[in-house]
Amino acid sequence: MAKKKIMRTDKSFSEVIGLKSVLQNDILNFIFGIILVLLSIYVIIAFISYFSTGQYDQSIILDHSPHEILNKNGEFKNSCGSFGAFVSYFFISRCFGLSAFIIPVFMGMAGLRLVRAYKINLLKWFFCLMIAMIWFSVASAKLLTPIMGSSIFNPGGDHGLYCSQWLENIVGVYGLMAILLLTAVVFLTYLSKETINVVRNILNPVGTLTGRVTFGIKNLAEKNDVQQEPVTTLDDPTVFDNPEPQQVVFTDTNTENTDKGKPETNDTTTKAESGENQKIIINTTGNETKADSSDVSGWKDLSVPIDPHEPWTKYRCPTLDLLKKYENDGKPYIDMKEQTANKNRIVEVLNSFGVQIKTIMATVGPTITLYEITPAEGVKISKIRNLEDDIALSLAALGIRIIAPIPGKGTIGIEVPNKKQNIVSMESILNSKRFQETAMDLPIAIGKTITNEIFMVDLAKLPHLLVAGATGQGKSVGLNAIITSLLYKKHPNELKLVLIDPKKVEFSIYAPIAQHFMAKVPDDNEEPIITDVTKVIRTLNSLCKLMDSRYDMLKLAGARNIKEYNKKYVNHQLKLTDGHEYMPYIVVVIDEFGDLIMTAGKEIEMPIARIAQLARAVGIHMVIATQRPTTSIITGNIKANFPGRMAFRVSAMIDSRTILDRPGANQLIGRGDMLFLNGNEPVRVQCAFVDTPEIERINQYIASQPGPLEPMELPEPVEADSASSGSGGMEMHNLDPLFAEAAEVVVLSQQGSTSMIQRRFSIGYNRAGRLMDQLEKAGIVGATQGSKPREVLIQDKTSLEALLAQLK
Ligand SMILES: Nc1ncnc2c1ncn2[C@@H]1O[C@H](COP(=O)(O)OP(=O)(O)OP(=O)(O)O)[C@@H](O)[C@H]1O
Repeated sequence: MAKKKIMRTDKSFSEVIGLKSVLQNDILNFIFGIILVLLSIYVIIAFISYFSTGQYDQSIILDHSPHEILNKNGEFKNSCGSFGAFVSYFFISRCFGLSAFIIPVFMGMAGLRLVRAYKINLLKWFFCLMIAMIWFSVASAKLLTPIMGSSIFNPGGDHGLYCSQWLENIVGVYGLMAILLLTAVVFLTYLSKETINVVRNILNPVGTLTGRVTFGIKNLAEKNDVQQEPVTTLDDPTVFDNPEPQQVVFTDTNTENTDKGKPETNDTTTKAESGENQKIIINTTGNETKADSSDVSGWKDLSVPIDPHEPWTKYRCPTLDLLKKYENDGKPYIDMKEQTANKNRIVEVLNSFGVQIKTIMATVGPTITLYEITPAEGVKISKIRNLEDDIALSLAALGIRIIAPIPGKGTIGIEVPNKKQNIVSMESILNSKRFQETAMDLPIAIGKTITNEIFMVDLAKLPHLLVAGATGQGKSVGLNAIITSLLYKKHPNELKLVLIDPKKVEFSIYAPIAQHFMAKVPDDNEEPIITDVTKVIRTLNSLCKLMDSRYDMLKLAGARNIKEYNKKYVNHQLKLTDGHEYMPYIVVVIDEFGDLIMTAGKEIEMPIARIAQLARAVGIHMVIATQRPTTSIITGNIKANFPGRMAFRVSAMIDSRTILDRPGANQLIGRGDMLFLNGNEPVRVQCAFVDTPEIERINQYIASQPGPLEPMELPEPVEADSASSGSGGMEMHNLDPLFAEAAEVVVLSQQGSTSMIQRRFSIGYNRAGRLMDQLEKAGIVGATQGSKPREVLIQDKTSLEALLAQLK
């Protein structure tokens, strides 16, 4: 109810009078916009024409009243006829003089805004241009009259003339000049704070000239006396194209003023141009002081979208030099002898089965070569498909896979492993245009296809991924590749990881980035990586709760998904007092969920399935891995909710069927060779290799960057038995210190709303939610009712005091 009330009182004046619905009509706006643009051009032409024709037309205008002025006999000389002559006469001569040109300019802008050709803040422009017009009118009446005295109109129009004379009579000519100067400075300062500097420099010209220092650019590639530091910035992808490190050293006087009060960013890719007014930007990556989260709260400029990276704008994504480069990286090694031998063998084997070939073409990938065969006329593909096993057997090589036919082509593919297998380095994948320029929300660069193309998918679209394969075939490396690609693209405010590792060894390497990139349930245990089964259950339940509360926030914001929600948030369309916060994507990675299902069964399976079913819209995505691809682990429920599948080598065809619903994974060669399925046909991909030292370096780099001081706190999960336990199960020492006060506020106001608690105590949404849960446990408020406030079960303060005493 409270939320509804807030929304109702929010109606703007234009909504109340119904103007908003008219303004929202796109077609009307478009037509009206075009009319305005044309009208503004017409008026400008009329104004210009007035300079030469005004003298003649003015005498006719003065002889007639406005309704008589119809240019029946072509008396008016203005290019825009009698109407143009009259409008020009009125606005230029009678009103604002030369500054009247601002009127059609504004009309044109309004028209372009309505047509939606430009995004213009019309109200702001209206006030600025109006002030400018009045000022220029007065100033030109005073300053230009001596020059344009002979003209038929005063350069400031009647308005300017009247105002300047009136002011001059009161304050004299110097007073008038002072007023004009003062208003100009105030107005320009309002438009740009740079004005202050300009005025300071004008007032102290000597200091300005002596204080200016030169700047220079130092190309570290030429002179290696400074440590090279290529920087991958979040929003400047050009670094990938030009990894040559450049340190730019800028120096100037105006160091103390940063742009619009925002913290200065370290951007080593900024180009140095002229020496005028360039700010100092020094790359101090790695040793910056940690900012304080309270920095954000002061920012109120609604015309500038909120920077989602605030307050950690100095955070830089890991650099490419942290990754290892390999010999022959990205260039497949082609052994012609091997290729010819393979070709001859294939032709021979196929001929022996009575299959004639028209052409054969080889595509050499990093670990596998694809032979694409066009059968001779009359050979049925089904015949080859039936011979699949025999052909594979005759070619007698591990990892042969026959694709008959290659989807979308009338050809047959035979995949044969190369003798020498190249490693696909993570560096070669991340240092690619595909990855660098991707617009994906959660890009995961997995590896290279057989045709040496970078294989990338958007986890946000998948939306969940199941990884399976026998032990030692590259699963853990695959999970690391997924996490690494996300870390190379995402800012800590945009992504949080929940790492679950029952094996206890795989993810411990990520502990250093807990503060920046992890989310955890509140508890005494500081360990950010979850290894214990009970904590896994708690975390998954907590994620379910977070999912529900995110849905509530989306509903309140009128957004359909996290992307829309965050867009609204950065554009100031959400009320912060309603508890809105920028929502990071949450990626849950579970290595070996088979162990978990075996120990906790449904308690694990149910929340996983629930999150998988519903969490896509609220930005929670799961990557779950198992080395036991059996139907008891990968249940129908799990399978149905994990459309993305990554299959590494398995030992039996049945396992391949469990993962991919078809054979294939049993024919892989291991060491990162995999089949990726998302839709119809699986794609064979060589997974990118990222080694432990590389991950350590990346994590150290991230840990040294400015960023959050704590892991993100997930909401306190609802325990299965909490509903029935009532207040009897409450432990007072575990309660939030604000519990008693919050209880009192809720009872006195008879409002069980989380956002009210949040506002009242100026606390975050998570803490307020936790308080509300404790109030529910204590029997003070009822259960959650979607986005409605909860029912308050205690009616007055006396009953509350009795209850609190009982709890103690
Ligand atoms: N993409 C890859 N490129 C090259 N070699 C790889 C790749 N992936 C894995 N390997 C090799 O295979 C070994 C085992 O890989 P990994 O540890 O990822 O297997 P796993 O399936 O996770 O095994 P387990 O289930 O026992 O943890 C690695 O140490 C590495 O030598």
